[in-house]
Amino acid sequence: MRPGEGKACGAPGDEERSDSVAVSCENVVKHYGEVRAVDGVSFDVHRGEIFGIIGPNGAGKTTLLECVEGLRTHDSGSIEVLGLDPQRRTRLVRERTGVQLQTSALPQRIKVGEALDLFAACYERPADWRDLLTRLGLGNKTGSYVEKLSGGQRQRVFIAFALVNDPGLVFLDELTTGLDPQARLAIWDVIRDIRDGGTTVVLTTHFMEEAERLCDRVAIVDHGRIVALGTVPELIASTGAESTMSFVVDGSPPLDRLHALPGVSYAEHVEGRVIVHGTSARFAQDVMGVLAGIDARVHDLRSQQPSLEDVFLALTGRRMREGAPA
Ligand SMILES: Nc1ncnc2c1ncn2[C@@H]1O[C@H](COP(=O)(O)OP(=O)(O)OP(=O)(O)O)[C@@H](O)[C@H]1O
Repeated sequence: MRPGEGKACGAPGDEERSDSVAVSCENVVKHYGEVRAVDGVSFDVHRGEIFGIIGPNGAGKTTLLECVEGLRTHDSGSIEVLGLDPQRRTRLVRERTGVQLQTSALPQRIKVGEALDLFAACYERPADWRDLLTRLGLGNKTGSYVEKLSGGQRQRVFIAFALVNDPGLVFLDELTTGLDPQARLAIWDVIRDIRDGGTTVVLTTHFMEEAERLCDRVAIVDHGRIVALGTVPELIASTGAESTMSFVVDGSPPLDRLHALPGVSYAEHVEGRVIVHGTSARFAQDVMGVLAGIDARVHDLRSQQPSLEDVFLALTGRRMREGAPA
């Protein structure tokens, strides 16, 4: 909950844009003393998408998100959230958006239902939180103490808090950090459901796989700046990074036919494996087409696609994860 926040209501003169933009940032700057945490950032989030903000530790993701949420005051530039200025219309923005902070805590001895009652009371038009809990797979946890829940269940409770005002836009900061892979997969399904229900999602994450599998578009942030923005396939294609397919063939490797494919840069036969490198969108399909047309048996087929990690490396010369070799 946001302490001290009263109920908000629409005021005459609210100039909501009914267009397709949920968040608009123009040249946003935020300093902490000498540290330029957000350094002239511009981007739009489209309504109905899952928009990911990714980058290494200290890149400025949380600061940017908190400025957009209206929790921090930016030094310069402009921000619009659902057509509203989050600094001037803070209460209205909070009424219409949901926020899950990177670190959240609740009193130890509070039950899930009690906490949701408390959160719901802060809003003019709260959602039916029992229905919300059922949608999040927590329908039978109303009477459970929050401290007794698993990490994944607790994260879903925090998502419920962020959705209890039935927002058009929800902000999720490092939602799946600390969760095991299975719990993370379950949360991804929840986030897709939220998007499919019409709510725009803006999230930050350290996990490249999370951004790749979940986000409709991604902004890569480094040293307070957006260094790339687009869909994951667009970002990967922009680096020209190659995909690789390799396999073992019992018989003569079809190197000439593979070389003749338009998207193949080269194919080689190394220590019993055929390795094919290429960039086209149809690369895998085309290679499979050649393999389907030969008589020899093909086995141990492997495919390696470039990732967002490769995009970051190509753009900055560094790995996104600290300490990882470049
Ligand atoms: N309250 C603060 N006071 C002073 N400096 C801060 C404060 N919060 C963040 N910073 C600094 O601002 C920069 C951006 O930090 P921020 O937390 O926004 O990055 P981040 O990308 O969210 O990092 P992480 O992924 O580790 O959460 C860092 O250099 C950080 O040390």
